[in-house]
Amino acid sequence: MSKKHPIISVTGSSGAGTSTVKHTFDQIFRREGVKAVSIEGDAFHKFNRKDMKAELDRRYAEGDSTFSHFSYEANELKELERVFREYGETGTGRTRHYVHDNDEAELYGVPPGEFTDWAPFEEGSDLLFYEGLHGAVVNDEVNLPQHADLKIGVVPVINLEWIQKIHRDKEKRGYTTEAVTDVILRRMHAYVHCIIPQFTQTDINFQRVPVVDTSNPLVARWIPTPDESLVVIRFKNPRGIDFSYLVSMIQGSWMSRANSIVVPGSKLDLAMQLILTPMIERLVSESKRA
Ligand SMILES: Nc1ncnc2c1ncn2[C@@H]1O[C@H](COP(=O)(O)OP(=O)(O)OP(=O)(O)O)[C@@H](O)[C@H]1O
Ligand SMILES: O=C(CO)[C@H](O)[C@H](O)COP(=O)(O)O
Repeated sequence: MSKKHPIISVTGSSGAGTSTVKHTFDQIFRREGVKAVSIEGDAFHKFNRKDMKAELDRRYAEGDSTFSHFSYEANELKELERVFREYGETGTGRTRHYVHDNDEAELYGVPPGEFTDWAPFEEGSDLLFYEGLHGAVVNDEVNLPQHADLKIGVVPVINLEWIQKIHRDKEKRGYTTEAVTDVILRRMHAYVHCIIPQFTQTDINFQRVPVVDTSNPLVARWIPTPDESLVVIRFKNPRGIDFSYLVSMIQGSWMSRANSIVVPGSKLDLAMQLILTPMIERLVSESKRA
């Protein structure tokens, strides 16, 4: 935690919607005049696509079928922690990009499956924003949540998460349903051991729940729309959260537990703005006074 140089960490599995949630944060930053520098979690993969395939094949030949991009060892989590620490202490740091597809290749000038070079953050930022797979990992080697001042989990129920991943990977990254299904299966061990424990570390979880039948996510023809879903928003520490204000402002919302509110899927953006804007304002104003 750093009063002077705050860090916001948004964590979710692949396809959960963390990049989508980043747009809402970007809107809040723009409206509130907050200068944020951003990190994508995939920038901290250990291997480029070719070397990852070789590592997977090597481990598979040795009988290890649990290794995947979700595994701690497939990522530079110590380097990520070093960047979090450095930013918290000095407001400086560095990142790079993992290029997934042709659009990103054009943007960054590096072929798909490769990394760009490391580059320093722009100077004079108000906060650091992380979005990726491992923003709240606690294991024998790292403790990432201790550095972050606001930790958000983006966690659709699993069938919906798979539908979102399959559709995104097919449309944007050129994979087949079968290839994505294989990846989901290969990642299941690390999903349980490395991804989901993080959602007990996060301050607020946003869980999208479809209200249409998703019982066979592998054949879903489209992603359930906002109107076909609800979002459960759970606060780790509900003290200080003005639930009656939220329920009165967000039409169709209700409290399902003492620390949880349910909102219509179409109100997710509004709910995030109402909940997160004052939190971000507080982080930035306290950092200016520190
Ligand atoms: N609230 C939402 N309503 C409808 N569709 C959504 C929502 N959130 C995400 N999606 C869709 O789900 C897919 C995956 O979302 P996104 O790219 O944000 O995931 P991600 O968590 O960033 O994945 P990765 O970490 O693998 O890049 C996208 O097609 C996106 O449009
Ligand atoms: O989005 C992801 C993880 O968050 C990707 O699955 C990961 O970055 C690897 O990408 P690819 O298999 O396309 O090389």
